[in-house]
Amino acid sequence: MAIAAAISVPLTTPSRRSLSSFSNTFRSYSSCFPLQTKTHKLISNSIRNPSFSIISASSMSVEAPEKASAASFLDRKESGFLHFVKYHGLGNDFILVDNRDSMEPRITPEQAVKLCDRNFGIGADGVIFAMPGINGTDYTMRIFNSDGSEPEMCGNGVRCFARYIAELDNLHGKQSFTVHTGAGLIVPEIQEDGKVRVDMGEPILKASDVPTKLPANKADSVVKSKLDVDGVTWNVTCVSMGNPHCITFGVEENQNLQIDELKLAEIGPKFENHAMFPARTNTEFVQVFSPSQLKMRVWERGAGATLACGTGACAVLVAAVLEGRAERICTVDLPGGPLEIEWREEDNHVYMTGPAEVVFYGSVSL
Ligand SMILES: N[C@@H](CCC[C@H](N)C(=O)O)C(=O)O
Repeated sequence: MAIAAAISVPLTTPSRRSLSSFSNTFRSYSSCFPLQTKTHKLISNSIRNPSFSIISASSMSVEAPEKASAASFLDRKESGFLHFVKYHGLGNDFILVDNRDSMEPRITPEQAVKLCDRNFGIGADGVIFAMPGINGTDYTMRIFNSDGSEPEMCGNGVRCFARYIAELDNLHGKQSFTVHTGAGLIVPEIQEDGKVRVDMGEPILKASDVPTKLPANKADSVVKSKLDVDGVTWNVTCVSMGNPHCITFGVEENQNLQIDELKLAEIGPKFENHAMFPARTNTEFVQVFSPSQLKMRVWERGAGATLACGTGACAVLVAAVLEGRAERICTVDLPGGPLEIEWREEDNHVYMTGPAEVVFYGSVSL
């Protein structure tokens, strides 16, 4: 696989012809540059690579960043273009947009859907906007899912957000920010090793606040309750990390789910749109390997099957503790890799630690 350092793509439906020239163009461009996870390296390689040339098709073009650097790219402000950086957290990928001069997202939900499309757009699980802080916070983070809906929070996204802010503001080493989100105050901290540790706040367990219509069975919360999905009875626990999650360790008669065998694309939408979840739901299917080692697959509200979900991993640990299956500090393995999660008894906050990486820098004409 190879990636481009700067891509320009118009945000209109491309013709068959321009699409094929784009894919040819992209292939020839791609062959110049092997995948590197650090885009700084990629840009400097492309600057040094003498075989690199400007290639353009009728309605789409891939352009050479001959004089580009990460910093100069981030400074670009031409009107009519959206400059972005694509990041991922364990394969959960996002288009990050510098929106620090306005509280109005630079693009509409409909445009986000087009940009997130993996065939006709850039390809991503969501678009994240870095906005001015409110209520005394340093920044505000908003996000559109790939279906254009707006969730309250995104765990992998906030780690990418922290790394993006550090890059925009040219910050190095250990850094911490306060971020206003739809889930309230979130505090990411970039560590010396580049990973991001996030104070995700307190989990919400009250059934009506998750929200779920399932009746509360443990204080105000829904723990190991029965949920009928197409005639099959699942045991579920409902947790909100600002956004809603339904966590299951198995069906009524078998609590040892073999998650690799699940037909996620078939079962996922049935949970997402179940009548018991008035705001739809994210769903995590979990296998317990030991009290400190969990493995999950996720079907995300508004994004489908993703390689990782940070809020999901936090919700999974909370559910596992509530069901007596795990300790308060766990490694949660996701298809894209592991996250370290702690639900701390002293402050009732959940802490998540994991990576966030640049994929590439790009521009799209609006
Ligand atoms: N992938 C995210 C969650 C993104 C939001 C979710 N799809 C929702 O609608 O709640 C994460 O890492 O937390």
